[in-house]
Amino acid sequence: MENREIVIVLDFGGQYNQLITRRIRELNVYSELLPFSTTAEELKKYNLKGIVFSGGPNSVYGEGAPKVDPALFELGVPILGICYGMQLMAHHFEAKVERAAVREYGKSMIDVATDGVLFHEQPQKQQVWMSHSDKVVSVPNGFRIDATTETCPVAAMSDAARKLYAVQYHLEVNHSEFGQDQLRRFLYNVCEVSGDWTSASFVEMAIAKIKEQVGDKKVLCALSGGVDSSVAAVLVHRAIGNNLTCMFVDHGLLRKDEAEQVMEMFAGEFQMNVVKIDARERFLNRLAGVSDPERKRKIIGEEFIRVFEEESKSLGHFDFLAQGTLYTDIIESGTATAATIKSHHNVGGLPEDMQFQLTEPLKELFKDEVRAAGSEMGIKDEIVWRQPFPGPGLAIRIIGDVTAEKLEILRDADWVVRDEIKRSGLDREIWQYFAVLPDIKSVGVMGDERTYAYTIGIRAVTSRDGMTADWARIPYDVLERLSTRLVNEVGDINRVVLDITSKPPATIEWE
Ligand SMILES: Nc1ncnc2c1ncn2[C@@H]1O[C@H](COP(=O)(O)OP(=O)(O)OP(=O)(O)O)[C@@H](O)[C@H]1O
Ligand SMILES: O=c1[nH]c(=O)c2[nH+]cn([C@@H]3O[C@H](COP(=O)(O)O)[C@@H](O)[C@H]3O)c2[nH]1
Ligand SMILES: NC(=O)CC[C@H](N)C(=O)O
Ligand SMILES: [Mg+2]
Repeated sequence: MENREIVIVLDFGGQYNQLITRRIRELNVYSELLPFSTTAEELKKYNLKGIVFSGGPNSVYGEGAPKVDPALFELGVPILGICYGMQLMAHHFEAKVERAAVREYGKSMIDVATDGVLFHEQPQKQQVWMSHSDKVVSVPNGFRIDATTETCPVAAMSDAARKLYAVQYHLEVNHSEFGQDQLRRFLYNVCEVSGDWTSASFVEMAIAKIKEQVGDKKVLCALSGGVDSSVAAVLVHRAIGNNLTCMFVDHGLLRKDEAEQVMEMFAGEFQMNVVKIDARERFLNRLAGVSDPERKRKIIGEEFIRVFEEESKSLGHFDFLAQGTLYTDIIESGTATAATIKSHHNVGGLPEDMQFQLTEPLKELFKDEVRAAGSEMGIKDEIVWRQPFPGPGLAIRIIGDVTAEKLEILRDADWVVRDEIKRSGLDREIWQYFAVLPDIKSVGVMGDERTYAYTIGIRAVTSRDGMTADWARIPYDVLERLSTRLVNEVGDINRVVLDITSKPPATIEWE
C-alpha cells in the first residue's frame, strides 16, 4: 500500500486545515497535513497526486510571511491554493496582492464562469464562506479568472496548462455550497486520482504497517473498551494474532459497572487475550489533593504507563505498547504549530522515560473515520457507536481534588444521565452526554429541611469528530426528568445545571 495515492495539504496555520485533509479523505483520497516548509525533495517519497496550500493568518506581502519551496511548482503536480494559499500562488507569480478596502468574513455570493474546470455544471451564483482581508487584484500571466464577488475581483483563478487552481474562499467548510464538488473535481479531473482510499484499504494498510513495525515481537495493547482502543486492538490482533495481549486498567475512575462489562465483552464474547488490572488504590493515592487539571492529566498518563510496565513483567517481554490514539488527541495535546489545549493522557501525559515503543494505527484519523474502520472489520455497533469516554475518566469531570466520596456521587449521577438519555432514545443523536461535578455546594430545601449539597452539571454535545461541538438541544421534558432523578437518586445533590456552551469556546470535558 506504500503506493497509495496521496494529496498533501501544506499548513500555513489556518483554522480549517485538518478539515481540508478529512474532506479529501471523504472523497476517497488519502491526505495528510505537513508543515508549509516541506520541500519538493521531501515529497518525492510519496505517490503524490496533488498539493493544497491552506489558509493562514499572515499576509503574503508582510515581513516573514511563510513561503513554499519554489521547486514545488516545478514538480508538475497539480496545486490548489485556498485563501492564503491563493494569495501565495498569486504573489509567487508576481501578481499584485494588497489589503482590501472591504474585508469579507462569513457568507458571500460568488459569480462563477461555469466553463471553469472546478465549476462545471454548477450554478453561476453560489454561496461561499469567506474569511479574508487581503485580495488578489489581478491574476498572474497565464491565469484566468474563474469567479468574482462584488468586492473581490479574483475569487477563483486557474492556469489549466500548469494545473494550478486557487480559490479565495474556504471550499472545505459546509457553508460553501459547492465546495465539496469543487474539491472532487480538483481531485478527480485535475489530479486524476483513482480514489483508492476507503475503510477497507485503510484496514489493509494499517495491518500491513503493524506487521512491518513489530515483526514477531510482542505487543501490549492498552484497552479501555472504548471505540478507539477496541478498533486498534482488533487491527493489531489481525496483524499479529496471539503475540498481542490486551491490558485493561481499572483506575477507579471508570463508570458504573464498566470494568465488568468490558471484561465480559472482550474476554468472554471476543475471546481476546485480556488482563484486567485493579489499580484503583494507586491512582487514587497519587491523585489525592491534586486539583490542577493539567497535573491530574499528567499524573494519570504517567501512572497508566507505570502500571503497564510493572504488570506486564509477569506476562513476558513486550517491546511495543498499542494505543487507540487519534489525531484529535495529538493536535489538542499541542504540536510545533498548534497550541496545547489539554494534555491527553495518552499523548502529552506520557512519561519521557517510557520503556515501550508505541504503535498507534489510528493516529492520523478522526473519530468518525475510526468508526467506519471498526464497522468495516465487523465490530458490532454496540462498541463502534459507544459514546467516547476519556482515559482519565471521572477525574477530569470532578473540578478540584478527586476523592472517593466525590467519585461515588459522580458515578451515580453519570449513570442516571446515561440511563435517561438512552430511555429517551437520544443516545445515537447526542455525541457525548455525561454529568460533571463542579466544586460547588449551595443551599437548598428538601423535606422542609435546609440542605447544603453539591451541584451536578449536565454536559451533552453533538459533534462528528470531537474537534468542534454544539450543545445538544435536549427536550425540556427529558431535562425535567433528568433534574428530578439526579436529585432523588443521587446522594448529596440539591441542584442541577445545564452546560450550554459550544466548542469552541468551551471544550467538551470541563478539564
Ligand atoms: N482504562 C484503560 N485501560 C487501558 N487503556 C486505556 C484505558 N483508558 C484509556 N486507555 C488507552 O488510552 C487510549 C485513549 O483513550 P480514549 O478514551 O481516547 O480512547 P478509547 O477509550 O479507546 O475510545 P473512546 O474515545 O471511544 O473512549 C485508549 O485508546 C487506550 O489505548
Ligand atoms: O482518551 C482521552 N484522554 C484524554 O485525556 C481526553 N481528554 C478529552 N478526551 C475526549 O476527547 C474529546 C474532546 O474533548 P475536549 O473537547 O474536552 O478536548 C472528548 O470526546 C473527550 O471525552 C480525552 N480522551
Ligand atoms: N483565511 C486566510 O487564509 C486569510 C489570508 C490572509 N491573511 C487574509 O486576510 O486575506
Ligand atoms: Mg475512552
